[in-house]
Amino acid sequence: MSKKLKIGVFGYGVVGSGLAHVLKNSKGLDASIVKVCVKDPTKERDLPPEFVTLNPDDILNDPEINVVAELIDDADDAYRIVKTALKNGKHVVSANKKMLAHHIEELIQLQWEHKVSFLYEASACGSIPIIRNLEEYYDNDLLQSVSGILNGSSNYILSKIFNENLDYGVALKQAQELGFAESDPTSDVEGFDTLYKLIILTVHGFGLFVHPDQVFNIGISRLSAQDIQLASQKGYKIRLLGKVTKVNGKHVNLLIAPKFVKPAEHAYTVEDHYNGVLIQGNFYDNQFMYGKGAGSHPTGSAVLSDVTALAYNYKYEYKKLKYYGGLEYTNDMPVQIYLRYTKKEDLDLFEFTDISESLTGKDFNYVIGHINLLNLIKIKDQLVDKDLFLAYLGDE
Ligand SMILES: NC(=O)C1=CN([C@@H]2O[C@H](COP(=O)(O)OP(=O)(O)OC[C@H]3O[C@@H](n4cnc5c(N)ncnc54)[C@H](OP(=O)(O)O)[C@@H]3O)[C@@H](O)[C@H]2O)C=CC1
Ligand SMILES: N[C@@H](CC=O)C(=O)O
Repeated sequence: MSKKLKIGVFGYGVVGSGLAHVLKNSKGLDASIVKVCVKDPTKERDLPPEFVTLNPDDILNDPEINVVAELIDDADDAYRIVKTALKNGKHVVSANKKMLAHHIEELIQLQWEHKVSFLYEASACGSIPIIRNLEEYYDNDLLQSVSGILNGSSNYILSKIFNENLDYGVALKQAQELGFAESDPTSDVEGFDTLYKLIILTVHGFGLFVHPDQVFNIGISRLSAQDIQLASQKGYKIRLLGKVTKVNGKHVNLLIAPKFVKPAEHAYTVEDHYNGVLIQGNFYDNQFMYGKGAGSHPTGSAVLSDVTALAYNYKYEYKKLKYYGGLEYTNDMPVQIYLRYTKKEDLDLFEFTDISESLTGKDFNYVIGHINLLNLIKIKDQLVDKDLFLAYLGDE
């Protein structure tokens, strides 16, 4: 161990307290939490009062603190905290995928300028070490796609609906109570959380910064009993997936949507709040990483892994950015979708290039066919309030 780490923690909720607990059980590491900054002065905490502050400067301006663990649930505040910490020469670990997805390019630059380390393994897939693996092992251009279940809450909800016939609202409430969901769970169920994580994985896997607005994402909140019944009749489960794919060696595409998943697919086996990431590449084919994707201790352990890495002066090298760049973003991709709709005028928004199956019934209408993602991106904002459900089909 080369360094004594004095940690200032921002946030003492699910993840912040998880870090404190796993750190207590990591005897070999010369690291201690010396200050915790929170927001609400009235909350009771299992911390000595002298450790707690409401003033960010007590951490950001303390020369004794050399590591900032940013573990708060507010992306704008997190951005300001991380920026200041890096500028003040402190190493930073963060779990904040929303903040990263919007500011990662600038923050990478800042860490280089200030010669500090900025690590964020906990921001993608909880306890699964996917970022470190993309950095260290998938460090050449054989990688073709990274896909899978990246959000624990939505997977928990879908598992409970499919396996236990639980009501959507009840399952969502449980995911919140168990500490899996974001403070605003819209991010989980509408696919934004998956989108943010996929953007981070795209930086490390393909060396490309993608803005969230460029990507089509749709979630599971409008799943109906009819969708579940149809999927089950066909032998599928429905899972919320994110996928980044290299296209024709020149482009990269991101898609976040529910998928009809076949029993032979890796995602079919992933239940509850677990995540599963499928890595596909030339010559090595398929590799699958699986583990707890949310929750206090799984996420706290990912943060601890970053803290431990700091003790060894570890930094992400961003090899894909430096040596394998040049890829561009595209949405020009055909995709096969299932669309359940209520009004014909809603169906008319979708420019299907072919239709292989359709039903127009008294209270159940659907179409299965191909569409270009460019069309979905164009109509994305119009879909928000519509009574429809969309899932994609095809290879994993
Ligand atoms: N929950 C999970 O499983 C995972 C969460 N994450 C990410 O980790 C981060 C934290 O999530 P989580 O622990 O679940 O959230 P919680 O809501 O459980 O906790 C948030 C904490 O942040 C504090 N906080 C909010 N704003 C500020 C601020 N401006 N200054 C200081 N403290 C502040 C809150 O203070 P107070 O206690 O006073 O209210 C609270 O302690 C989020 O970015 C989330 O996306 C990542 C992976 C998994
Ligand atoms: N809300 C997130 C928490 C972890 O990133 C999830 O459910 O996956």
